[in-house]
Amino acid sequence: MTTSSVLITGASTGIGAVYADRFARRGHDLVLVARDQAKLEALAARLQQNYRIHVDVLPADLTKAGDLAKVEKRLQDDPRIDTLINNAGIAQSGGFIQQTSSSIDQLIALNTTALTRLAAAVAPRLVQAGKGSIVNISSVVGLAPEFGMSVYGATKAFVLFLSQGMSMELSAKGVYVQAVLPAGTYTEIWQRAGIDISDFSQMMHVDELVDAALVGFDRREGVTIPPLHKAERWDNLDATRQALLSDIKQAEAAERYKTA
Ligand SMILES: NC(=O)C1=CN([C@@H]2O[C@H](COP(=O)(O)OP(=O)(O)OC[C@H]3O[C@@H](n4cnc5c(N)ncnc54)[C@H](OP(=O)(O)O)[C@@H]3O)[C@@H](O)[C@H]2O)C=CC1
Ligand SMILES: N[C@@H](C=O)C(=O)O
Repeated sequence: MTTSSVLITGASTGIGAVYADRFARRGHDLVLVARDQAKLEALAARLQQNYRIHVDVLPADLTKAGDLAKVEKRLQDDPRIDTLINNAGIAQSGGFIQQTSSSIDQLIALNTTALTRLAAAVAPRLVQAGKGSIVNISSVVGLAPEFGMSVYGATKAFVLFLSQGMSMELSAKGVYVQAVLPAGTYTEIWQRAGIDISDFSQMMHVDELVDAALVGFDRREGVTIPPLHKAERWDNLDATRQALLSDIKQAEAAERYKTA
């Protein structure tokens, strides 16, 4: 019987590296994807030593077409991969008018295009098998234009919407889709984005974040928000969203928009 394998993007550090440890601890073989091959190799060596699993390192810059295609092909062709952790991502520094063509391209290429392409690469094979899991890492920022990270937050809102849509389309076919929405978590993302967190309020430690996200994963929760302490807030928001849809009467403009 082949050991099930988990492909994790952004596995060289932060949230992805903790996911790698946790799935290794659960006995899964791993395919680790990121740009930093040395870090991936070191993590692979540690995990193989500590746990009786096999780890493949697949170096890739997911903003580059050839590398993205390489990872897509692995997801399409490797029957052992039954879980995709779509984690790789970057944050933004500065406001909307400080963004450049390059920063916008990088944010969208990694946080939305690559994530979507990889999900689309693996989903048909998982549907064929009637089982499998796709975890997309969104963010609370995707719910919060107030945070002033409009492009980054938009990429994370995209991930949430995509995950909900994928779940509606795929769950009946045996494929579990989870959106995970962390809030501020201690990783390198902040320093990489040039964001000074020295006056930020306390954030979550990365192990706690991933362990909480895995509780949601094990419960097959569709949207997992580890820092949200009142779960009913999300339930109410989603119910209100659905109620809004039921009030859409597309054939006629609402009274408030009618000219005299
Ligand atoms: N930390 C936080 O506060 C929060 C994080 N998130 C999300 O969690 C996810 C993980 O972020 P986090 O662990 O915090 O960040 P880190 O910066 O610690 O890790 C990001 C990972 O993504 C990889 N990565 C970056 N650019 C590329 C690229 N072009 N191609 C392939 N891999 C790349 C990095 O590896 P390498 O450099 O080796 O390529 C690294 O492994 C992201 O999607 C982020 O948006 C969501 C909410 C809060
Ligand atoms: N990555 C963080 C912001 O930069 C977040 O999503 O909270």
